[in-house]
Amino acid sequence: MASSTTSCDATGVPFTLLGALLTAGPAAWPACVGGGRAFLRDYAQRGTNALLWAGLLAVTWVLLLRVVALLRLWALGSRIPGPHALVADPGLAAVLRSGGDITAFLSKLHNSYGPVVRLWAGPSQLLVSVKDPTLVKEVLTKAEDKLPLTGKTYNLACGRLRLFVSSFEKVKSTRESLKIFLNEKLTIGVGPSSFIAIDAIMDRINSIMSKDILDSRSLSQHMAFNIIGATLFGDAFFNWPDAVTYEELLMMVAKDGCFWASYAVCPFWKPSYRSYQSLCAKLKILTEDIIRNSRDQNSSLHHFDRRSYLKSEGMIKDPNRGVLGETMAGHCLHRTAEGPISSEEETCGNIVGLMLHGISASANLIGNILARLILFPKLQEQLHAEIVAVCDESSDLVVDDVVRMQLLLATVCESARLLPAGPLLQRCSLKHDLDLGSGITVPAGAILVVPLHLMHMDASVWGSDAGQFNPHRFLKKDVDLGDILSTPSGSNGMNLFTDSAKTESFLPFGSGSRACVGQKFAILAISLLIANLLRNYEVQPHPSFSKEMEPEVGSSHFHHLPNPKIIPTKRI
Ligand code: HEM
Repeated sequence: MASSTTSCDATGVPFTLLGALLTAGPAAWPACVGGGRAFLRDYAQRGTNALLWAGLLAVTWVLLLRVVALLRLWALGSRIPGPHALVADPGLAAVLRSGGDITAFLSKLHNSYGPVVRLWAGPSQLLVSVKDPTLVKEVLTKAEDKLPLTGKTYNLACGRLRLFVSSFEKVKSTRESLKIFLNEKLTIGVGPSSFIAIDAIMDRINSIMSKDILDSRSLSQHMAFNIIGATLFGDAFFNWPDAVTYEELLMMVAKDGCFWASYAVCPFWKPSYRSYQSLCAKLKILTEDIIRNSRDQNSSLHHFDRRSYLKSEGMIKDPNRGVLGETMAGHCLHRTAEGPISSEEETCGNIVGLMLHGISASANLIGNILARLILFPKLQEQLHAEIVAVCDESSDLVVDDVVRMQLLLATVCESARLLPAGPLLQRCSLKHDLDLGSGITVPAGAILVVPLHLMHMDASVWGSDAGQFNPHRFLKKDVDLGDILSTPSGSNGMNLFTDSAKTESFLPFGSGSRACVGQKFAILAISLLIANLLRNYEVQPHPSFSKEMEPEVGSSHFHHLPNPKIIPTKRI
């Protein structure tokens, strides 16, 4: 402990602040030349030195930790089979740069190195591709985080949000709220299930079906936009004058950001980055506007913000409770500021994220289904017959009807199997190493990918016709399509098959802890919409249509079918 004698230097100024305080100040230091001023100068000097040393030690410590982590990454990574690469794999870099076919690239590597392959995406970026169904299940269950880059890209377009971000801890409660919200939208589990907005959506679609020729991509995008918009914003969405501009903006942002497929955003110094940012800013303004409109009409968003959160936390038990109850409960909770109720900014970010992801993924699936319908006119007729058989002529279609339309559900599932929304599922374990059952340890921070196309086309699982479109494979005895509806809201995957290899290899919506929250909703709402469409229209190909329609790989590693022109004919 410093005392007034031991804590003085040659000039008699106490060395430490404690020393100074323990004495009665300058008056008590007869030997101290200059008194308080000299003390303060000396004290500041010593304090600065101490701070600099502490800073240096902290930086060295952080750098040391990084070096140790890097050495660990290299040591553990090099034990996983894969091609030799000094700094980064040139093959992978070329595919990423050119937006080439990453599935074909990974397929070659899996053929050479087995079901788990390691690649160096950069000196500190290890990419591990896993293809074996059992290992994939393990990866998707154990690796709960998404890549930090994914979160950053969503942040850029959406601002602050609590969905799609890297850390599982941060998204957990919002995922649960969203599941409940989406189930309520289809009123699943409450009397006869129905998608309340379907009539209004059909009115909008009818208006574009009256054209002579339609572009299949814009039709599917429009259908997806209306499903997700009606779901999130309720009635306000249909009276909103800016809906057309909003749809255009969303599609531009989704395209520029290369969402879902490559998560690549161009560097900030490029003009295209600035135009991307200005599009995002306009998108935000419009989103805030529709959120305000929706709240004013006391519709959907209010429920997503408050009621679903409360239910997910077990605070509202009765799904039929009135609006007043919800509002009061929400109000009380808001006042006590408990729980992660979204801020305005976060709500807006979540909504933009959901619109971007929900529309791109749903439009992709609807587009694939439409393309199959015009490729296989016989299937279209069978589907129409099924729709007519299930519901009587006068009544509206409800979700319960769709569940009885097994061929329709099988067509939706088979379309999703052949062309999933993106080429890869991406995961990461930020904090812990992953020990896979096969004795392989994937170090924390490595990028884990599951090549969806390879899994969905694996002949050893799906048979020799794995590459063919055959909805009947979903109508066999070992498949229970009813599981789509019965999947409990907390569940993270669908168990359609009794054969576990097929269950683990059918991943259009992912699986495990970060599986798509909208999977049940998307399948049922899209099926309902297609059923309504086929009930009223026959869709035929334009004469320019070629039957040799092979999937193409887009600029962002997307596999999609070419965009056929459609001629809709109203059924009598
Ligand atoms: C056909 C339509 C859709 C497809 C094919 C699809 C596919 C996917 C896939 C593959 C994932 C990643 C899963 C994983 O990593 O395991 C995902 C995540 C997600 N999806 Fe979808 N999705 C669709 C529609 C929707 C809709 C309509 C919503 C909600 C309105 C939605 C909400 C989400 C959310 C919130 C996540 C992120 C979950 C998380 O990060 O924890 N999706 N989706």
